[in-house]
Amino acid sequence: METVETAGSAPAAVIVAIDGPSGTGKSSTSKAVAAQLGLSYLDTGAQYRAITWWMVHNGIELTDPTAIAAVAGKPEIVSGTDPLSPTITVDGTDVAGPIRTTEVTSKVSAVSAVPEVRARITELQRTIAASAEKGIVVEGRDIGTTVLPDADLKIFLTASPEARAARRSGELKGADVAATREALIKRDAADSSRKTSPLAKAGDAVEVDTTELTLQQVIECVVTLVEEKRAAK
Ligand SMILES: Nc1ncnc2c1ncn2[C@@H]1O[C@H](COP(=O)(O)OP(=O)(O)O)[C@@H](O)[C@H]1O
Ligand SMILES: Nc1ccn([C@@H]2O[C@H](COP(=O)(O)OP(=O)(O)O)[C@@H](O)[C@H]2O)c(=O)n1
Repeated sequence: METVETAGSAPAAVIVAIDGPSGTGKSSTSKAVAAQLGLSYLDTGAQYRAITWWMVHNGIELTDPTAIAAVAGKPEIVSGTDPLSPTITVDGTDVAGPIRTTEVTSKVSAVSAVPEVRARITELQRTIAASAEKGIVVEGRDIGTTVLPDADLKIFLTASPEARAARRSGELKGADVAATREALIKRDAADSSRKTSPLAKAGDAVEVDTTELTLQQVIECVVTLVEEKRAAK
């Protein structure tokens, strides 16, 4: 009887969900893991930031969820999923820089709490994940719980508020650590307490506390977990 040749065949697509609060290392870990394993990469926070940027740019009243909901379907958001050079555009404009301002950061939780915004962005995320041939690492707040509940691997990253604030203020050169810590805690509270798909650990997610780990250690840990899942597929 002939044996089926499997050696050298393409591995099945693998879907990895990485969630957690701000500054736990989601973006850096996800990009590195995806690059190392030849997978696509999606930063869902960038999508919520992009729709928030569009609302600010168009003078939408962000204290009014009805006003936000009414225009949630208008901007066209496109994410490039190469982990070595991820991109994000709104109606064709590159917004990679403008979405990182303190103004957008302070307003994104109000916009991302609106159910019409979440429905629109969630649909987009599922379409992108489904079209990733080799698989994808998707990072955010509700990927394991809501967006991709059937993901092959779910990781929930945590770290102490002190470590997260130190990391973030290191990025925003000259930013005050105490003020950064307060802003992070405020955003986490808003993201965790909203009614529609709040920031939460999925029951079947592997929790990794990164407080005492180097970024390289976290990457190695996640790569090992993905390889185990791939081998079992
Ligand atoms: N384990 C770690 N140890 C030290 N610094 C880290 C670690 N993980 C990430 N960082 C750094 O912390 C900052 C925030 O990381 P990032 O990946 O953007 O977090 P998140 O996407 O969860 O907000 C980046 O400057 C990153 O290089
Ligand atoms: N899956 C996601 C990802 C982000 N978000 C929202 O988008 C904001 C920005 O996410 P981000 O990942 O860019 O934030 P940082 O951790 O990089 O600071 C979060 O504070 C949430 O309000 C969300 O609601 N759901």
